Amino acid sequence: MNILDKIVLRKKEEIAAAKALVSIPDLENSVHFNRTPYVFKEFLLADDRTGIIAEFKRRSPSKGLINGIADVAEVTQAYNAAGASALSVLTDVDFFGGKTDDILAARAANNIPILRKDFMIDEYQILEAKAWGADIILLIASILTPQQINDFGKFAKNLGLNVLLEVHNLEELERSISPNLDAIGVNNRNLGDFTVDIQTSFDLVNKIPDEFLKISESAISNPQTIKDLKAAGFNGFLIGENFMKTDNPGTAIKEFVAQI
Ligand SMILES: O=P(O)(O)OC[C@@H](O)[C@@H](O)c1c[nH]c2ccccc12
Repeated sequence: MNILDKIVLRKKEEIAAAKALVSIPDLENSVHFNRTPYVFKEFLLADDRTGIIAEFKRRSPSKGLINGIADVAEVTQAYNAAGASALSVLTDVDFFGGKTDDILAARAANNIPILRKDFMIDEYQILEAKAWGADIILLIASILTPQQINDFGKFAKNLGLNVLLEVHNLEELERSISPNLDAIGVNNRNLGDFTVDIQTSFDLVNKIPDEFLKISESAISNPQTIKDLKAAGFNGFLIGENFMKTDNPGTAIKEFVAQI
């Protein structure tokens, strides 16, 4: 079994446990549930923002522990101040060290869009995202059928959420396109074996229909890469480890942004 299969298997247990603890009406009655989410596109294309989607990630299956001490409110606020267009917050517990409260803490500290970064396989998780104050959900093509992508996309759009579809190759892209998406992200990391190659983004960018925002995800550590990706047609750049692995992710993003 590859790591992605393990994550999805464990995710099913995590969701069952969450459902037993918090009912759907409870989610619907939470403070953030009726707030109108920020529009991802407005922040991604804003002149005074960088297009960077800055991620808060404590650990990952590929790298192990990345940062065990960073504070989510402090770091996301610094990301925002440095000009991030959006924040990405990992909520997977077992493989990425996330906590439910991380989105709540990031929400309380920031007024820019927040992506709930997780392995979404159930509508319940989309309701959680809304209840916690997230604005964007991620749908990963490699773990979902085209029907699920269409249905989850529609469900999220009906809640006013923005939808980011993640693909890793042309076949996933072609089979997964749906009108219920706002943005398409090319993951430079293969989630099956963790190999990374930025070239994946350059190979796929022109295959993404222009009605979608185009995001390059993972393994970005060089400001020059942002310039190259922009020139190739990307609107957004998802960066986690490059900032999180430092003692001060807020300083790291500031220095990075000064060079793009
Ligand atoms: O830390 P990086 O290499 O900058 O990557 C960030 C982000 O793209 C990565 O965390 C990611 C992309 N897609 C995912 C899906 C699930 C979990 C994590 C991810």
